[in-house]
Amino acid sequence: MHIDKLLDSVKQQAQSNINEITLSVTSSWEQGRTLYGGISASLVYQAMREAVNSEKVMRSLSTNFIGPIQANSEFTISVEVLREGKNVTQVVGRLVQDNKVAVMSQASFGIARESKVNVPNNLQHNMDYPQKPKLMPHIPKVTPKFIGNFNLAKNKGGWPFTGKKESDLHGWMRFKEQPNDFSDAHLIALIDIWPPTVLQMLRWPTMASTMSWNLEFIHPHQKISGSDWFAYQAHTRQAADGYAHTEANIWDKHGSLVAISRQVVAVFA
Ligand SMILES: CCCCCCCCCCCCCCCC(=O)SCCNC(=O)CCNC(=O)[C@H](O)C(C)(C)COP(=O)(O)OP(=O)(O)OC[C@H]1O[C@@H](n2cnc3c(N)ncnc32)[C@H](O)[C@@H]1OP(=O)(O)O
Repeated sequence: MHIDKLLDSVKQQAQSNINEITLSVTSSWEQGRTLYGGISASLVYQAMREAVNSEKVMRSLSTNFIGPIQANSEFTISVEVLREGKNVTQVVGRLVQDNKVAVMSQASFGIARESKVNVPNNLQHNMDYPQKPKLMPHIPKVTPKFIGNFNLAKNKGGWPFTGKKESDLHGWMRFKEQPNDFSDAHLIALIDIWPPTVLQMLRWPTMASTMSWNLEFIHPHQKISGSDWFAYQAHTRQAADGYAHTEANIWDKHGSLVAISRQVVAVFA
């Protein structure tokens, strides 16, 4: 099931003034007992996006993954605009399946204003754009299905369960089947695709789930094509007690920083 089909359904239902958007996602997006977090966050975001004037763009998105979402089973997404100011609109989105809240997101959408403050981003990634990418291997019964929707090419760090000592992960990512019109919803779905940084330190397959995700988008975004690669560099700040705290920077193909991401991941090992 291509992401565009899901996003289009959210848009159509929101534009028909349906308050509770109803969807179901096929198992091609499964991650163990739940759905890939990038797809559920992206769908909730899209529903929130439809409730806000398009001049305001998403500047921050905080998502809590509260409980598992079953594939091939209906869920609803509802949105509440908490406050609409001249510049900023604050929105919450909630995904519910079987009367249980599975995802809660809160987003701030802000308009671009004239400003005397201008601090450019000088952080660069120094990775060559992938010409002959070394893609993540597919290992039956180990590689979750959702990864099949993307291409991942690693530059630094290890693949999951390879017993590495390091806990940083760098590389390039893109959609395998390119979206028609690349939007911020696609970028959200893409950024979560890397396995949690600490899984490379383990020797055996184990469960891990993102618990919470704070994402900031740096605007303006340049025109993005659906086949573009994005650079990703993630760093583990700390991990103990079964939780890892990680942060990542994401650049577009022109080397512009487009997002800053921070996650808390529950690791069951
Ligand atoms: C060489 C190349 C190799 C390539 C190889 C590639 C491998 C590549 C790995 C990628 C790994 C991606 C990781 C993506 C990151 C998200 O995208 S995850 C999706 C988004 N997150 C979610 O949906 C989480 C929703 N929230 C929750 O499920 C719960 O709140 C939390 C976060 C798991 C909290 O845990 P809790 O309170 O302990 O929850 P509870 O319901 O009591 O369940 C705990 C049990 O669930 C299990 N569990 C946790 N997550 C899962 C899961 N997804 N599925 C099944 N069981 C799970 C735990 O292991 C634990 O098992 P037991 O100890 O009972 O045996």
